[in-house]
Amino acid sequence: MNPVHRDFFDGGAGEERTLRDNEAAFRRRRIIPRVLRGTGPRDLRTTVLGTDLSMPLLIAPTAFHLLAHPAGEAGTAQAARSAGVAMVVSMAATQPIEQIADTGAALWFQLYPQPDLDFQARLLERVTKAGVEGIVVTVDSPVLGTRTRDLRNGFTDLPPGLACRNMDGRDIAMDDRLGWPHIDRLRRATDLPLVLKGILHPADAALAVTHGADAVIVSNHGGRQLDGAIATLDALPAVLDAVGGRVPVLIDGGIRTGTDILVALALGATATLVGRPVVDGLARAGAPGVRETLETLRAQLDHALALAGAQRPAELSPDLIA
Ligand SMILES: Cc1cc2nc3c(=O)[nH]c(=O)nc-3n(C[C@H](O)[C@H](O)[C@H](O)COP(=O)(O)O)c2cc1C
Ligand SMILES: O=C(O)C(=O)c1ccccc1
Repeated sequence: MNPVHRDFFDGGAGEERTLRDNEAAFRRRRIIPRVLRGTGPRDLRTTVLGTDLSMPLLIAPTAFHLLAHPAGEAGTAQAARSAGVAMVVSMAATQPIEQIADTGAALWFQLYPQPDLDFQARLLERVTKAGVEGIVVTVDSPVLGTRTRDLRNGFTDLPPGLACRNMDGRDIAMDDRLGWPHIDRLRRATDLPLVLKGILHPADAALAVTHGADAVIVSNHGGRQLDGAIATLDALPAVLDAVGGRVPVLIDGGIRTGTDILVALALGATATLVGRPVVDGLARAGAPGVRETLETLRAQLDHALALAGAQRPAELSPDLIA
């Protein structure tokens, strides 16, 4: 890959403290396994908001897949489909949602809340018609993070021929005036499950539930927004407390192995999302590369469940984690 584009995918905000801390938080945890549980073959299947998953993992929304590989978002979706997981399609996708949906993958669509409500309504209608099963609203981006590597590299624009194909020629707006009334309008505007992505503070998790969110994603945008923000795994317990089981709590950031997934689930997450490892698989080998990433994570999770004495994700509990 062009090293400038590699930096775009790999990089984070500021000094990349949060980027590093997401992974470090998982590496700090240890598993206290149970023995003699007679699990037999494991069953990894999970259902989240009506979407059936072959394992508790979704593909996190990431921008610009055509920069990584000519297969683009449709290649990622093809791998999601064959692995039986869902893909959250970024609003900054470089292929039309209809082309991505043609793969037959289970899709959710990620939306940066747009101040142009007419455009937002048309986009919602378009992605709903294409068959997406959920709307993921990213709430951690009132302004774009300071991407140190992109600034150093002068990466500001997509190369000629590439564009955000679901934006009708518009730029994605980030709007620092948006607040909960915008979420209330979105809630009224769609019958699809509404998920808020980018929740870290327990008070915001509670507000998300009272404003009608069907799930929240504990996320710091992979360390690309507020550098110095808490690692997602460290934020998870307080968010779970605040939500009190009313809606599923998902998590992303720094998940790199099947044991990372096990740790997140044991601490109470319903499912996990994975960003950079999927982009890396796409860049390496297109759809088969993404498939390899997903199947490696599946095999690792299955193995870790066996060794920790759990037949299924729902059997995991916080007492297994130190
Ligand atoms: C290259 C890149 C692009 C991203 N683009 C988006 C995006 O368009 N919308 C969004 O909500 N999150 C975006 N994210 C954040 C991811 O959805 C996710 O929160 C994060 O990557 C998870 O961390 P991980 O990469 O450590 O797995 C992006 C992340 C990366 C690395
Ligand atoms: O969300 C991001 O991290 C990101 O890189 C991005 C890319 C294009 C438009 C908006 C955000």
